Amino acid sequence: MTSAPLPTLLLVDDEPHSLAAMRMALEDEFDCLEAADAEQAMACMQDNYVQAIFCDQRMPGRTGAEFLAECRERWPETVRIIITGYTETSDMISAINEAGIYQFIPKPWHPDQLLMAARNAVHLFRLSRDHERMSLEMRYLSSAADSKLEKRRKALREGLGFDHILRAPNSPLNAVIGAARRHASFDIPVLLTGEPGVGKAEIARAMHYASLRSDRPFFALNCAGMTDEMLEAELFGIRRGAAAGVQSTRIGLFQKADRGTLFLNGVDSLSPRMQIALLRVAAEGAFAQVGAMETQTTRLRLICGAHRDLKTMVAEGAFRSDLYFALAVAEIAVPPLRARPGDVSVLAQSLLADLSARHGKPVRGISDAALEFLEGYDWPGNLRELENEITRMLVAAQGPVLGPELISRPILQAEPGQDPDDRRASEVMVAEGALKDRIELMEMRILRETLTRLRWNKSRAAAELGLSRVGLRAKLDRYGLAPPAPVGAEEED
Ligand SMILES: Nc1ncnc2c1ncn2[C@@H]1O[C@H](COP(=O)(O)OP(=O)(O)OP(=O)(O)O)[C@@H](O)[C@H]1O
Repeated sequence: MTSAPLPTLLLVDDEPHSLAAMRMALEDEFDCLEAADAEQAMACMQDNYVQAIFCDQRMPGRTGAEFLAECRERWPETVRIIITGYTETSDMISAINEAGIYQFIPKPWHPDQLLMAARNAVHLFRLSRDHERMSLEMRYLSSAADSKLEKRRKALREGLGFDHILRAPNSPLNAVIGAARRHASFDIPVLLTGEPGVGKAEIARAMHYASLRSDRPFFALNCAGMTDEMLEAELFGIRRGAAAGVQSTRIGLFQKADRGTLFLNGVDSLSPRMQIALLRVAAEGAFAQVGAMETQTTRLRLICGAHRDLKTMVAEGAFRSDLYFALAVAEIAVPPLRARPGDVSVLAQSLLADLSARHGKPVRGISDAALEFLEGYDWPGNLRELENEITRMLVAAQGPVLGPELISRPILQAEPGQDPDDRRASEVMVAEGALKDRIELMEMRILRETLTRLRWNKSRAAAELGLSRVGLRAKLDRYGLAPPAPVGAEEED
């Protein structure tokens, strides 16, 4: 078994019997090196890892204090102890000052006194080494933590910033993003309007990360469908016991987002009571927790979202005009997906890549024919509906490329390039025009949807539609319907 090495001491004295006495007192617990003068002692220091020095003051050549002063320069962590029979105060004071002496031991010393001094000195040596190591580690750790934090912030800024909002190069969204960028760094409330799922939350988040508040938190809440009680608890926070089942006080988003940004979506669905509460926050930054008497303040930035036109609601008396003006210092309208069909392909392919990775189902992409159908649809549910459709297609896909046969029926039945208001079968029913024209439009859509879904297998399509193959071909010719190129694997004729 190997035991830990003993701590090393250097004993310096010109009198051999003093050196022997010191060694006797210390050698059980310490590894003792000896030197008869400052020169020998210096050589010893150079060759060994010494933790404490016991040095006589009066020696031929350099004095103990002079030697220890040099040691202080070169090996500052080594603990220095001086032993002297001379009690001149001026000597001692200059020794302590110049050599940074840890302890002064007068002659004659007692062996226990020397042992105690040696133990303390080694303990001090270890403490100061640990301290040095820890402060180095702390310095390293804090700079590593700082750089980690900075990297994370940068990733957030880049990952959640405006560049993350996908769109085609000439998308109408470019102007919207431009306006949002310009307003981002002005600490003013902004109102984002647009249908559900158009990307308002995405834009609000990008505005936060492009603002001076980017180091502070961003929170988002959709008020639509929440009762006043739920909203109050969520936004103001709630005191313990203020409502049944509230076991502990919870802070709300107004407090959590202090000095950060809160995106409050669906403000058009706020009740009159909640409108008053929000006005107080928007105007004074003041609110009170549910169940609390005292008012709290917050310095959050409000970005609000609305599906309906708030100005119309103000005119109808359904929304407070003072709140509208408090929230809409700047107003940015986000267009629906049907107004930017060029974005559909970019979004669909990016969604597919994400979904394919998330669900572990590798696919290469979406065929041009499928993209044409997707671009032609009006997407009333905007990005959420697009994501659902791509998910469905991915789940059903059997090959590496997602073709139009995977698209769901309402989308296949829509007429690409047609007035969006007239795309859906139900809209054909209520549209105006001659009965024959409307029936033919329906017929054409049903034919195209069936053939696309059956990958242009005309035998199967004719069978499903109760037509002869000749009858089907005649109808295809009449409507000018043809398979997209390249044709599907199952196409015949
Ligand atoms: N341009 C875009 N690029 C990438 N993803 C987008 C884009 N726009 C929206 N999304 C995604 O679409 C989904 C819906 O967007 P978001 O929640 O921002 O819409 P919203 O307008 O705030 O909807 P709602 O008003 O219904 O809450 C989110 O998953 C969002 O990440």
